[in-house]
Amino acid sequence: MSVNGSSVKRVAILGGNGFTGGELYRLLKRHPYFKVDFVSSESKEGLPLDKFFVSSARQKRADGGKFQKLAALDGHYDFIFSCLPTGVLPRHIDHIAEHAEYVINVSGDYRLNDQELLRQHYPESLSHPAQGGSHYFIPEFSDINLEAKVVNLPGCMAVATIYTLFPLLAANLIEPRVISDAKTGSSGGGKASTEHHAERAHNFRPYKVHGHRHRPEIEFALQEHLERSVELQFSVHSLDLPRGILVTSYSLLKEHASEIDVKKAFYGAYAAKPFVHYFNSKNGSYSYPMIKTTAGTNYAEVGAYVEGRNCVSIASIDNLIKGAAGQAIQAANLYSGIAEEAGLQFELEGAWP
Ligand SMILES: NC(=O)C1=CN([C@@H]2O[C@H](COP(=O)(O)OP(=O)(O)OC[C@H]3O[C@@H](n4cnc5c(N)ncnc54)[C@H](OP(=O)(O)O)[C@@H]3O)[C@@H](O)[C@H]2O)C=CC1
Ligand SMILES: CC(=O)N[C@@H](CCC(=O)OP(=O)(O)O)C(=O)O
Repeated sequence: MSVNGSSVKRVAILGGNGFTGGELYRLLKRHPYFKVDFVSSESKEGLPLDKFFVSSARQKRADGGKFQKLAALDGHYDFIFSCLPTGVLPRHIDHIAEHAEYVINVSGDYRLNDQELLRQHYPESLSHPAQGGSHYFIPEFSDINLEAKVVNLPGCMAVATIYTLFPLLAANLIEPRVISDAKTGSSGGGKASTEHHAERAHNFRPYKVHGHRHRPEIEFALQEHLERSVELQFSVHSLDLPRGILVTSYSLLKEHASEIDVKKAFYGAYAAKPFVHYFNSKNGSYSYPMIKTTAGTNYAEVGAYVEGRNCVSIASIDNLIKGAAGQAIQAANLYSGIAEEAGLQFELEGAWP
């Protein structure tokens, strides 16, 4: 089957009833070259997809299929997007991998390769290794590895933090000791989150001051891509809003580094990246990344601000789109050899306020 000379790819979504799976379905419905032929849910089996999802419930004709159980996965798919809870994909990896050209995974399973860290954070990845191999893939910075069956996207707070630090480390502008703090909306915890509205509403609180599994992931990603070791201190906080992540990173410039060097590093890193917007002037109506202008889009906003040797770099993203479903589609686009932006530019960009 082909559209405009490009072959349409068959895709599946596992965990479609969840926040990231539902967002992926919403975005893939509009994708010109990907056709969703299977969506799994263990609790919604048999329900019509287009009546279940808010994003398609208003359309007059339900043209999607029905939820099926994961066990019903059969046939061959160019991409199987896994939006299963952490620890579930590994338990089914052999069954899933035999039906996929590539598994595009948004959970943390298989992201790390350090045995001790896997034991601590992702034990199921240890007990059920991905036979066809796995590859950590940041759409803006990683090379494609066609040999690895499982393509792992970064965690949502991890990728936002990486956007704040990658240019500085690539240009060797900062000392290795860095402090990053992440603020995230409630949808980051998934539909299964047990947090009560009364606990979260009108509140802003730390929820992991130390020990978040994204810290070793960020250090690993920067080491693997840049061969730069970072001593990262990482704390995360909960915001009273449903979508959005804002990460603020604090670093110390090396003696030789200047504000111009920082601006050049960020401009150079992101000028050709369609979904990372770098604020390099104060001409706009606002000069700092913020959640309101990225929530609902696949854009990351990034900024870097220098005072003396102190560098503050900031990134904001929508955790469900650029932090999960959107970056997963970017990866599939790149693996398909089609435009990275395919299916990801939304008609209502830039709504304000
Ligand atoms: N939320 C976010 O912002 C981000 C989340 N992630 C990661 O992506 C993954 C999914 O997150 P999210 O969508 O928020 O999670 P949700 O809890 O919202 O969704 C998980 C989905 O998996 C299904 N599921 C649950 N248990 C099983 C099981 N044992 N077997 C098969 N299916 C199961 C659930 O529905 P049903 O029971 O009907 O099958 C649900 O559809 C997680 O690993 C998360 O850490 C990554 C980036 C961002
Ligand atoms: C608010 C909230 O709970 N966020 C999740 C991060 C979501 C995510 O990115 O998890 P993965 O690492 O599995 O991809 C957390 O802090 O664990």
